[in-house]
Amino acid sequence: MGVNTSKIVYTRTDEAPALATYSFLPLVRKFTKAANITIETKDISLAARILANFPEKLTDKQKQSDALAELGELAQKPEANIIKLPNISASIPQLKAAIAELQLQGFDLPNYPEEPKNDAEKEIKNRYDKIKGSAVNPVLREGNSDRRAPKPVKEYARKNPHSMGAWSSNSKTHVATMSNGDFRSNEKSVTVSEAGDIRIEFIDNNGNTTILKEKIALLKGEVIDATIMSKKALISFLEEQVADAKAKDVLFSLHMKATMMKVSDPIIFGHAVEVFFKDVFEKHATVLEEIGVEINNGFGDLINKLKKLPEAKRKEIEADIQTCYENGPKLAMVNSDLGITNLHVPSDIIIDASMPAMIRNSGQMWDADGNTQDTKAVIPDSSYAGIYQETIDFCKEHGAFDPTTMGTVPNVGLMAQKAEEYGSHDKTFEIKSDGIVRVTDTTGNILIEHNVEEGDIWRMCQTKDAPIKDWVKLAVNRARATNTPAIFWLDKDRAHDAELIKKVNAYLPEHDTSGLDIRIMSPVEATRFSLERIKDGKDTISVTGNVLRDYNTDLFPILELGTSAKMLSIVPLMNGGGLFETGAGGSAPKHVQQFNKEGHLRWDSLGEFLALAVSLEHLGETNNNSKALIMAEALDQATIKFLDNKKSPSRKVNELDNRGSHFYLALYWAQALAEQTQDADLQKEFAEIAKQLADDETKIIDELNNAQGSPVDMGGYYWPDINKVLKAMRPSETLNAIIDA
Ligand SMILES: NC(=O)C1=CN([C@@H]2O[C@H](COP(=O)(O)OP(=O)(O)OC[C@H]3O[C@@H](n4cnc5c(N)ncnc54)[C@H](OP(=O)(O)O)[C@@H]3O)[C@@H](O)[C@H]2O)C=CC1
Ligand SMILES: O=C(O)CCC(=O)C(=O)O
Ligand SMILES: [Mg+2]
Repeated sequence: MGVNTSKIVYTRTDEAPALATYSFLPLVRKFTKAANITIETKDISLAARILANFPEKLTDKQKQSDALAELGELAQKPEANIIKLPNISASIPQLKAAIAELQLQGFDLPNYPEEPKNDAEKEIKNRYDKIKGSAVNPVLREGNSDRRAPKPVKEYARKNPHSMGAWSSNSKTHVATMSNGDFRSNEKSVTVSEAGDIRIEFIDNNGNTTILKEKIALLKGEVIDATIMSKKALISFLEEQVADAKAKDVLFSLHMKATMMKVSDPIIFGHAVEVFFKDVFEKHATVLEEIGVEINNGFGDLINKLKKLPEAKRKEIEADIQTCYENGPKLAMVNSDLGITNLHVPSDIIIDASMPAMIRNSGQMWDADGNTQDTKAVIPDSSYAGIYQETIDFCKEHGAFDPTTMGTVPNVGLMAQKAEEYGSHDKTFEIKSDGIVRVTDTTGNILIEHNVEEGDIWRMCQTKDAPIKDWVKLAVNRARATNTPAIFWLDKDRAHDAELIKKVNAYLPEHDTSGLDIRIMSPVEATRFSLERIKDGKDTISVTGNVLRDYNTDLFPILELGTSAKMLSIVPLMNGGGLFETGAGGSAPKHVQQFNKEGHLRWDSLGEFLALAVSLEHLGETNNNSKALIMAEALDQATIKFLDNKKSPSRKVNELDNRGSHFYLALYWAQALAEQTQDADLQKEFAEIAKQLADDETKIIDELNNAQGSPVDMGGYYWPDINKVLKAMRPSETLNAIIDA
């Protein structure tokens, strides 16, 4: 196809990856310019997205274009070549902090109206709610997901194993999940045979109908599913678990995805906070209501708002909180030094990262004194919780995994076109009173119906047929390319999965699967099967829906490689373009704290290196740009050398950090280009650069390391001062002179 553009779009995001970009991008530009490639940046940071959505009162200079919308359009075009770094999926506390920071910097933005009082405030809240949570990924991910540990990365991990906490068969750690009344138990699903519109309505017990959502357009063959989380069942489950954690003397911890599942999971989180601190909420209900405590934002919201109270009242409530702590089970901590509990902020415990971190750490989390303890991991909905219990059971039986010998579990994940839970945000409702929720078509046919009670969470998902077809194809391609068994993690006893199984069975025969081992297993069976193989050094592709894509691509990398930052993460866009994500993890807020405090950035940009190489390769192939292909190949060689020579950032101050690691990548990349013989121009240009970089290695590393050791002021967290950040991230004059020449 004649796509004639030589452009890569590189995203600017938040926190640690955004800092790293300021150091890395000048190098990338220097190199890619030699292959006639331009790098365009698009700012999709939380702050930029806020500014883009509230232009009214901003000066022309302050205004931001809607980069996310622009990228969303690009992602649907064949020429798309986008490198996407992780960004903040903001919880409400993060959103509010970002707004406050921007206001302080002189941007005239409205406050987030937690409880809108009129139409104008409702409109503001709606606009902010579109920015909150996982708002970027579903827009850009116009393709399914292919995440894996590339061979050199896996080899490196085998030779240089990360620490793994030992497991004891006596560990009391376990997962607690609901056996009834949850999303899994109540799920109903249908595949529609023709395109058409549907609507969602609520009928209360007096027969009054409210339309929850007027018009949802479905395509032929689309799978819909709807389900409820019963408030009553949830609360009694949580009460039992609090009591049981106390009885078993284990830490109580909750693991959710309140950022990605931004409507349903904060509500569940809120119930957990309220159950844990039940006595406080019952005794002080009126006061807490008056000071506007929003429990879905976590216990931290209550703590902050207590400051509004007169001292005597505040002290009384604080004493009652203390009593709750004393009478209840011990609560797992996110940061015991700062007294931040697992129930403080919903974005602090993101299940995909928090559960594997616990499993890697002997199944333990931290208590208030900073000691590690066995833990009850509460994961209310049982749809996917079983995979963690299975992994825990496996570790209890066999001990911790051994990174020097274990196999790998790559993932092929269904996510295109807002598949499954990704697309549920505008179809999730907290039910106001008892009644019935119905999904009907235009002729009034009832497709799905649930009896509901006040406070239940009703949620509907859509999964289009074309992405499912594409996902099956991707799975077969990966199985073929690597000659590895591929398991579809689908549960025949779950309504939605049963529909998908029919489609998988229908589409598999469209491919040549001869000689391949492709199976369908329930998530729990698939976990066991994959773990048995991984222990024996064997690889198994997990082919999963969207949520398990998220969970598995942190779980397995964290066990295998120590972090999901080292994953190759490709999204072959359905219209032919490429979206190349960097790693499979997040924006590592801890890393920014360390950088602010002591000028050391431990972010590992390996994911960026891997993404850039595949992006260049894609560009080379689609644009017939042979220089880009040479660049890609040389970059891969540089990455291997980078790993062999152990130039990844250290975690400790005054040792090589992110910036120094970029220097080494540039050196090895230039050397690889100087050594190749396919392109004389590139060889000549980069031989010179390689020589300069090598000659000045000691001086540059000294300049970079000397910049560490003292606090760094970036003039902002969400919207830092570019000049300050550039100064902090490019402290070597010698390196800058070579790169900027
Ligand atoms: N694709 C995306 O856009 C994603 C965005 N997010 C967002 O990121 C934020 C933080 O999420 P969280 O779940 O804490 O996940 P993170 O991946 O940011 O953090 C978990 C831990 O993983 C380690 N880690 C992650 N990336 C790197 C890296 N490149 N180099 C070295 N270590 C790394 C760090 O461990 P250690 O402290 O031991 O060094 C870090 O503290 C949230 O706002 C979340 O919504 C999350 C996932 C994906
Ligand atoms: O979109 C998000 O909020 C997080 C995504 C994520 O964790 C992932 O894709 O692995
Ligand atoms: Mg994830």
